[in-house]
Amino acid sequence: MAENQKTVFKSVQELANENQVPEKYIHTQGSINSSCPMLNVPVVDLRLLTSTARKQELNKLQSGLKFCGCIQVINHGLADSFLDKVHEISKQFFALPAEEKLKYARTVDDIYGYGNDSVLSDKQKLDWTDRLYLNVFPEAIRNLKLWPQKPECFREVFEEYINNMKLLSESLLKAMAVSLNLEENCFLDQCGEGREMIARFNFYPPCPTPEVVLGIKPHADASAITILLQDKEVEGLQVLKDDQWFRVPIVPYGLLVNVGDQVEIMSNGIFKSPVHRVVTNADQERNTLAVFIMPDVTDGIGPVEKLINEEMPRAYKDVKNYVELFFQSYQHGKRPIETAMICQEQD
Ligand SMILES: O=C(O)CCC(=O)C(=O)O
Ligand SMILES: [Fe+2]
Repeated sequence: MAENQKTVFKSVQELANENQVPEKYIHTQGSINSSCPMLNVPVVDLRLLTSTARKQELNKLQSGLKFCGCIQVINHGLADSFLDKVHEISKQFFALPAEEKLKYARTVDDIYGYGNDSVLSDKQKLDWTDRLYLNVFPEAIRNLKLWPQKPECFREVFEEYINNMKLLSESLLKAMAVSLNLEENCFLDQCGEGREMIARFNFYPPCPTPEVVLGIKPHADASAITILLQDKEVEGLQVLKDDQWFRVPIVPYGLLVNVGDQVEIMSNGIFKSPVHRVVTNADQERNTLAVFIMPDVTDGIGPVEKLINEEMPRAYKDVKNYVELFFQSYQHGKRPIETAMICQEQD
């Protein structure tokens, strides 16, 4: 039974090969603009955080996260040649025969494993993407049955990558707190010892009708923060700012860091969790790898006391299991963070 449940889906890759775009992938409200203006995403040099230019770099980080909810980081400690290997294992995995990939297929009612967009609501349009979604930290929650054994170096390269992401996410959460003159551990402590890290390999095949199909529909991440390794050559990510879509530039070997809803809440709204989407294109595939840092659900999170004052009253409630809230609001077509906003509730 479990085996049957695993093999029923049709991958986007198969649809692309057959030149088919089923109706549930088609957005009917207007054409999707893939040539909107470029967003000026600040580039933060992490090496400078340990130099005399620290203050200036922290200011850049802070203003970027206020201005557009994301920054690009460079000199993050991962060698270019290593990031090339990460891109390679992703490309090689999705290029395997379907039969091999299906060994790691998600079940119909689960998000983890290899598969297509999960259906959470009847009205939902589907994303033009195949994914490999893996639980990575704490180690105890890993389901190694879903970790590919092909290409052969997959696990070794991936493990090195996520170990680096763990360290990087800690330094980033600290730098974010310090940039707001807070004690450096205050975001990290709220995320808790049991915080989780989830990785998602996104594979976007070329799409025959990119003007009406999205790689990922508009959303904000439910994480504390997300670290994204973008495709080196193919653009696709867009961020909504002041009700307008902007393209996110590619910074070769840089990593894009974006605020998730839970850091928006912890920072009492100073840092904004950006709504973003992915557009498709007709001739090139695109590969990205997102790593989500998810706070421990047992303690819950809320705005840091030091950021609540007369000028900036508490804007969000404390929340416990934000991810559950996330899925509930999705069903109702609302932005999940609205459920945590205090002013919204009193309207
Ligand atoms: O692939 C991208 O550029 C963005 C992916 C994303 O937004 C996500 O995985 O949540
Ligand atoms: Fe996202």
